[in-house]
Amino acid sequence: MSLLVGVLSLVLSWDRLGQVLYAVCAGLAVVVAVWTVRLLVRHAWYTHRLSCFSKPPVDSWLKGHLGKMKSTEEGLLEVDELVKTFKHSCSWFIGPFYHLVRVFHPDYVKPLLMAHANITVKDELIYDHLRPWLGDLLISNGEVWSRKRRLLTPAFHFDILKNYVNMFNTSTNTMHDKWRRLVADGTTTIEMFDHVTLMTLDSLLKCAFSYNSNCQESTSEYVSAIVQLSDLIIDRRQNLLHHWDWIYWKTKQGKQFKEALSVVHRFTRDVVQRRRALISQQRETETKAPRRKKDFVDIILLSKDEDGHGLTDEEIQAEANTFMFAGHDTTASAICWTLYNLARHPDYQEKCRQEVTDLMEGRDGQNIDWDDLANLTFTTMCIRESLRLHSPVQAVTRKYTQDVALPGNRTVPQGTICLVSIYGTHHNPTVWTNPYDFEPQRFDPTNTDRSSHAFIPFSGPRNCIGQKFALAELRVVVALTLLRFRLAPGENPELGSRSGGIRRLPQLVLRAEGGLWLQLEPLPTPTMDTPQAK
Ligand code: HEM
Repeated sequence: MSLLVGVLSLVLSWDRLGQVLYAVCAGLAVVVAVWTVRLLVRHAWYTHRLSCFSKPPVDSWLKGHLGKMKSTEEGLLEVDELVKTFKHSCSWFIGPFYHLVRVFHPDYVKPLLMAHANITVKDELIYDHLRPWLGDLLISNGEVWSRKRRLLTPAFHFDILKNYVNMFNTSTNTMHDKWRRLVADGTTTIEMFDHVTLMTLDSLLKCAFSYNSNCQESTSEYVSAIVQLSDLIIDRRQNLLHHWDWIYWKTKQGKQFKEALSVVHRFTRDVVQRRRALISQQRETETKAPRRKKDFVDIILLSKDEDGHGLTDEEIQAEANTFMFAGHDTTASAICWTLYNLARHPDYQEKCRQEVTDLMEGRDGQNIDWDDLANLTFTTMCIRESLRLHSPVQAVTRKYTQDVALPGNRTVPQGTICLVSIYGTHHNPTVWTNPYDFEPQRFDPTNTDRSSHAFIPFSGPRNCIGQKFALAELRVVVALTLLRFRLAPGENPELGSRSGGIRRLPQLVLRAEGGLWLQLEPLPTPTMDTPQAK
């Protein structure tokens, strides 16, 4: 800057330089004034259009509800209060910048989640930081999304999912072997998230890429990179300055993110390229390759749209990255909270255990098969109730390119960010009796009088493509765990009774502050000493 001024002063006289600086400052002042007026007019416009929604009191007219957004136990308790007070929806603003409608009642959730894909936009406030890592599936809109979704859907067909059940058994067995070793060495209280996250990554890698990472037993560069990326994304969200790319990429965290990203991208690129080469080699030589069960990469490599076009290698890599991201933490969270809820309710735990024991009676070994899943009725009810009470994903956001009508003559103006609160809907006392209690009977299959959008852990119709996969894995892991271990609530050994009980931690997925600790008591295995999947 000083160099520039020096050069200019050689060329211009001091008088002239003064005039130029004055003109620059005046120009800047006009730009700032126009920007501020535009912002205030926009703020007034949104305030007027959103006046049909109740607005909770704000700390100041400028900051709006900024101070109320907390990713802590207290933040969740405030949502409970909001839901009790406003019952279905309310409006929020964060400074004059963001205007939100928050909804937490099925009648309000439904029109938003059912709106046509052509008018629905995934709000970039939440998803933009994921873009360098993930493909467009989680983020894309309209026709682009519909085409990709059609091409990816076959990877989650029942016939394919059946093959994955064996991988779930194998990965769970590895985790349980580790638990047994820990208990034999005198550790009885275990932090669940660390163990279960590695297990879900292990099984996803087997299902998606037929890749045995052995990540539960030894360090895997790829798995460590995924865990690091997830942590860095949470970190970035919490630091407002890091929201701007040009700042973030210069920070230590930004550089770590890029390094981890290159590990992940190199891995998926290699898998996809090698697999495509293998498939075309088999076609050319018409080799009858030994029959290998198809995995996710095979299926999307072979998938074609109506015009006979498939996905490019880059698109497949991006989708594979999305599956790894969207599938591991969410499922791990669901498994951990289900085990936690069963640990806190020994009667339900025993009922589930009895169901699994009955199922396995007379069998040689302890493998849960695909056909068994439909017979785990009560266990599935407990899993669903846990997904309600401790939903892994707290909320999804959307924007619309047209106004959307809601009940009570309310309208969501186009461009407004809609925060569909899964947590709020699942804890709404006008929808659920005793919403804070764990009551699996709510999900008795004969109970059909619930609104279609009261239970939305996987969001609405533009929903989670992996939900059947997740529910199958949940049932296998929960069933095998109850067969082999008795669970009780535990305490972080470093804090003991000072831990003061569980405090929920809503990050990308719902976790627990300081970890989720459970006591494990191994149960005798009547049929086999070291169970292995078939
Ligand atoms: C209990 C476990 C899971 C929960 C609670 C969950 C929840 C969700 C939710 C709420 C969404 C909607 C996000 C949005 O609309 O903004 C979503 C989308 C998605 N999920 Fe899951 N998920 C789980 C497991 C999985 C698994 C195992 C996979 C893959 C193997 C997966 C892959 C995806 C993908 C690819 C999307 C984007 C779908 C699209 O936009 O078309 N999820 N998930």
